[in-house]
Amino acid sequence: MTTPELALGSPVPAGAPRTTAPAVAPVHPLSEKTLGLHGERLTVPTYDRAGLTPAVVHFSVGGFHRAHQLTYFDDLAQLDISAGWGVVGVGLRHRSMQEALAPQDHLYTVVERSPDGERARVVGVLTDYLFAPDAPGAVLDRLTDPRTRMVTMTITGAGYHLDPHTGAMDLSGPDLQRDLADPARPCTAFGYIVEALDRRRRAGTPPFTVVSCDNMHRNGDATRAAVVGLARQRDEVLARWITDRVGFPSSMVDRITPQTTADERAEVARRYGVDDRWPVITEPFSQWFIEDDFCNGRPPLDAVGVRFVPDVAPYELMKTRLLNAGHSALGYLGTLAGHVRIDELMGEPLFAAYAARFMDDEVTPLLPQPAGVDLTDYKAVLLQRFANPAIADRLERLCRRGSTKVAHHVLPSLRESLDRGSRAPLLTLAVAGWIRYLQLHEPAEDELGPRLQALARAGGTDPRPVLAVRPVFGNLGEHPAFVADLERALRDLTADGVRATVAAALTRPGTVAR
Ligand SMILES: NC(=O)c1ccc[n+]([C@@H]2O[C@H](COP(=O)([O-])OP(=O)(O)OC[C@H]3O[C@@H](n4cnc5c(N)ncnc54)[C@H](O)[C@@H]3O)[C@@H](O)[C@H]2O)c1
Ligand SMILES: O=P(O)(O)OC[C@@H](O)[C@@H](O)[C@H](O)[C@H](O)CO
Repeated sequence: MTTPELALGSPVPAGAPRTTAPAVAPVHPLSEKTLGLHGERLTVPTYDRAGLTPAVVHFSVGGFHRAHQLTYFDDLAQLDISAGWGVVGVGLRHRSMQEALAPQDHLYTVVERSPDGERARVVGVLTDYLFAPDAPGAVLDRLTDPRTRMVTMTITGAGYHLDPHTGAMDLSGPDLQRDLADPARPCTAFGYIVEALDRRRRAGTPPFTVVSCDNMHRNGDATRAAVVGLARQRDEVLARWITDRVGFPSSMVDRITPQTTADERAEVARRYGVDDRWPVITEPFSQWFIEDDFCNGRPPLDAVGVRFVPDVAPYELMKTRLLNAGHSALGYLGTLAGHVRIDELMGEPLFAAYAARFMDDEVTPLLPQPAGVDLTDYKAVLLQRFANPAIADRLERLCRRGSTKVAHHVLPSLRESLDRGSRAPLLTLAVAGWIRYLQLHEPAEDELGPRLQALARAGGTDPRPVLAVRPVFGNLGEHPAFVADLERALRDLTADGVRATVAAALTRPGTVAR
């Protein structure tokens, strides 16, 4: 079977690691029954899967959730210090993950790849998967079960419908309106959470903790704003109960996880003898920082490397402003340069220098110091992670949902620089790169994309029409020095091409006040 996402995947590009080992024969399908057969080549769960308590419900099981949160819960189950934290996945939009995982008893393979080699494991902590549109009642039953103590989500930054400038949620969209009109058949994660919390409140069941694992500034506060905002439309008493009783810890999550391609799936079968319908390829690096604000018990994730901290903001700012903003900048400029993968791009000294200077000169001076982290080391490792050829991360993944990611990760640094009276030529160039990209390429998974593209094309080398889109840019268009710098960068990109423009921007002195 081929999932739609796998079918869309492109062939493994040149430079990605190839199987050197001879083909493994025979190749066995992955399932509870065949686990014993896979133990020789892969690490497999040795704990009693049937004994896991379904204590966590996760909304939107994509590649990242499977590479990140589920591997931590799997490590926990493996440690045998707590069998209390099994995970049930819920899909909201596509049936494909259910179709892939159900026939293999919700087992799947994670392959960690670095330039030095790779290792693979089968993850067993996902005990069930529900596709919500088929079974809204079953999802609500699971959420209202007193054993459910924690809800996590990776619904993408765009799934929160937040104005990046005011933090307010836009409740006017059709899905949230349907959640309000028919609360027993919700469409969104927030609709499910609000309805389940209401049922728990009425039944006298304690609430669960809600942990966002999306890349957003203060994602716990954003989630609280969304849940309480939606609840308030229904019932002020419910909204108050949620405010008083529910924990919404913010988290910082990090593990670069590309989308699996069909060729990678075949390679996993060849190399490990496991026929997995949807394996995950990721990097060895992984981090998870969570604020210590749990309202219904805290999983002992600190035993497997998770850091519980009083305030996640310094870690999250470090990660989103360096890594995610860097990804966006490199995604657009690298695509304009004709590259397909970020490791290829980082192999060009010009772009490696751009990435380093972007971080050192313009972003780092704005960051708070996260306790226990050496920012110099962090950035050095980050540049190596970007350059990892073994995960073959494609620039098109970094370019999607631009209006959410540029607004959340790039523009805040730019605005802070301008507020300090500084110019930021490399951040400005990232924005110019996005506008030029919109003129030449189709925006993906971006509600505002078509409108921005039309304005970018109409404006040509004048960025003012695009800057007028206030939900993305706020009042940046009213900053004359920034507009002039952006116009020059856009003109240079158009006339001279991306390499000459990057080279010229690198000669301008860093001007951020420290
Ligand atoms: N991939 C990574 O490297 C990575 C790392 C850190 C954090 N994240 C976070 O995880 C999110 C998901 O990444 P992924 O790599 O798993 O992507 P993915 O494409 O593999 O999966 C995304 C999942 O979210 C669902 N989804 C998309 N839009 C939605 C919406 N508006 N509401 C509800 N569900 C929605 C999709 O149906 C899919 O199940 C990212 O947007 C990011 O916030 C990803
Ligand atoms: O997943 P997105 O679309 O929000 O962003 C793309 C990448 O920047 C992101 O997935 C990173 O790989 C990730 O945040 C690394 O931890």
